[in-house]
Amino acid sequence: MASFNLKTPDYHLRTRGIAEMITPSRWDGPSVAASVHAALQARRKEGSNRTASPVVVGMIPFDTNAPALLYVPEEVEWNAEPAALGGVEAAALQPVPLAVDHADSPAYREGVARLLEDIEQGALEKAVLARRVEVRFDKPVDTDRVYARLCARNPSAYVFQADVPEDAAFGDNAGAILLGASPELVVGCRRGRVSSKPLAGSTPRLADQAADEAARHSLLQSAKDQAEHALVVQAIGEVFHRYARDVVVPEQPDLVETPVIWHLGSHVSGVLREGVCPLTLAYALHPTPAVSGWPQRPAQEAIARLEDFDRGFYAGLIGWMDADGNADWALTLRCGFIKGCRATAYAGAGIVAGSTPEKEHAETATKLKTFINAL
Ligand SMILES: C=C(O[C@@H]1C=C(C(=O)O)C=C[C@H]1O)C(=O)O
Repeated sequence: MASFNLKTPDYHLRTRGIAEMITPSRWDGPSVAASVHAALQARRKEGSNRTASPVVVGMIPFDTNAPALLYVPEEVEWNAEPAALGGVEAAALQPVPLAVDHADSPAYREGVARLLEDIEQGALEKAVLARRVEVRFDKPVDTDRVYARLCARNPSAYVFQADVPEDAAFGDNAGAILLGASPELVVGCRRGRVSSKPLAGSTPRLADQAADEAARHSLLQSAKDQAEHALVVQAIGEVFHRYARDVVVPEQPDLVETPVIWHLGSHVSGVLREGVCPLTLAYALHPTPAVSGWPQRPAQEAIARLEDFDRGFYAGLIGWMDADGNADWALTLRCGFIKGCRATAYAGAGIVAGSTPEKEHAETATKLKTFINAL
């Protein structure tokens, strides 16, 4: 039975089973929003004696033209105060890693160098280049335990565990379980109030407290990171203005911390215009330049040219929407797919003028830790 779990600082959503798949005639924002809306309204009519609003959960891939996995689940459980998940640190019978492939990636450094040439020549301003690392174990990975560890270690994140059905439409992700702890919300909506918290511009955290403080300070002062961040916020602000009113775009970013990395983050907010569905806004924003680049088209072409894999649901969206138009859609970052004895982790970094292959490789290694250390 397909399961979907999402734990945030405010709630824990767990669903089981698939009552109805969302199958729009086209994979674009308006068609998806219309199909989701129709399914939710039909469920609402059917279940008028229930108090909770019907919900659609799922994942939208990096490439929005590819099929999303969206469905009305059979069973839904909301917990306002997420209970602690047991058995996190028990060591017995843990699978043992046999091999780690591509932990160091000369091809990634090479890709960054090529992108820097394109940027220098003015072909684009930014592209987010990702890489993947594979870990093979001697026995199947206990994914519930990985989820419990991700939850315990990332209390401020959007932590997820979701089954991808065995269906050719989902490519390499078919039959896998997606797990991760994302720091980044693309669309949150409560009673029409929408917000987004894009992150861009990052530096690894350091074990020594004074050094970590210095790293945090220099991220705030870094012209390169501020420019990379500003470009993302500007693009998101423009989309917000099209779909929302009373839009607030901060002039300066805040610092966002995860256990392994510092990010620059900005809280963009507004009120959805009459009749606009949060999923329409999500499709209009996604993929933001935080995971693709800028301008959008040359950035996506560079990603397709330089990455030797299909992102699938990595750098996509994961979340839910209910019949009242409330929703949360977070980026599927700091994540990986588990299939039996094999785990594949993904991480990317924004390449802009001033980036270096060595530093960006190190940044992806830091980001990979969130998932890999939970295995
Ligand atoms: C692409 C990833 O992260 C994105 C890239 C960031 C950056 O380059 O500074 C920061 C946060 C994310 O928007 C990832 O974690 O895989």
